[in-house]
Amino acid sequence: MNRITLNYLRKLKREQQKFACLTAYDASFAHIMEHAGIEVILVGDSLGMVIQGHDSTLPVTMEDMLYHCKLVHRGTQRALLMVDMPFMTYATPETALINAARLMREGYAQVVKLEGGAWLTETVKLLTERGIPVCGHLGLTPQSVHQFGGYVVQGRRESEATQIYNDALALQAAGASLVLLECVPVELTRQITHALEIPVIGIGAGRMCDGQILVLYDMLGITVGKRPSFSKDFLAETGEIGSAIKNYVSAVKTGEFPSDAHSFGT
Ligand SMILES: Nc1nc(=O)c2c([nH]1)NC[C@@H]1CN(c3ccc(C(=O)N[C@@H](CCC(=O)O)C(=O)O)cc3)CN21
Ligand SMILES: CC(C)C(=O)C(=O)O
Ligand SMILES: [Mg+2]
Repeated sequence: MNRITLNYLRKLKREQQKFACLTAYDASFAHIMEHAGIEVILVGDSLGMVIQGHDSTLPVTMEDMLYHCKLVHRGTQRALLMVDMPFMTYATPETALINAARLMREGYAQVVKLEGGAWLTETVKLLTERGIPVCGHLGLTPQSVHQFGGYVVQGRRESEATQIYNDALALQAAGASLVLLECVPVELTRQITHALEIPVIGIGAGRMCDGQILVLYDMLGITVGKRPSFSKDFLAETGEIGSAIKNYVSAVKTGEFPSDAHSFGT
């Protein structure tokens, strides 16, 4: 096993070096991005939208995730593989354990990502104790889109920000290996990244986190409909996919991306 490890990401955080992540759903793109220097590949349930054409991530199944995990695993050797647990497959700690184990054993994932805060602590503790590393996803958690009433920034109100901050601490205390923040104000990201020992990955969360992630199709400018404002088309400048991903990696490492234009203030 010569893949990137969670220990390596923690070392990067301690040394204040940024790391770059992208979503992938198939072997070819996964192979290209690994060679362009991407450290973490997420098989995201965003595949329900960008691959399957649904208008949310809710219809995605365990079988879908297992299939795409296998493809991405086959296309890579070095990147750390993270996978989203689909909607309702971690509703209770016991179902989470069974489904997470399948994603590890059949899908070859190294880390599973779950959307939720303090309510997930029992599940995070159970999975971690059984040897399954967990990333907790906070802020705009797309599986709750119907509760939010749309894909809108979270944590702008003081009470919401405090909740997200406390959730992040609770996830770390429960044993989470990573936290991912989506669509939250930059100041909240700064506070959480500073407070946590584990690496924090952001999307639409500003430049103050330890790693950045984007949906591959957004950074290649092939989003159907409106591209999220925090995303950037890196293909436009070069016209070559490998170079576009290399430019993204280097923009993340230098701190050039995301700029204020690709972040949310309070
Ligand atoms: N193509 C794609 N990109 C993504 O980043 C993505 C997916 N699909 N599918 C799953 C979720 C849904 N996500 C989304 C989708 C849209 C916005 C969006 O348009 N947000 C507004 C913010 C509006 C506000 O100010 O509150 C934006 O302007 O970016 C955000 C996250 C993130 N994930
Ligand atoms: C946007 C990222 C963080 C994600 O969860 C996905 O691609 O499903
Ligand atoms: Mg997801």
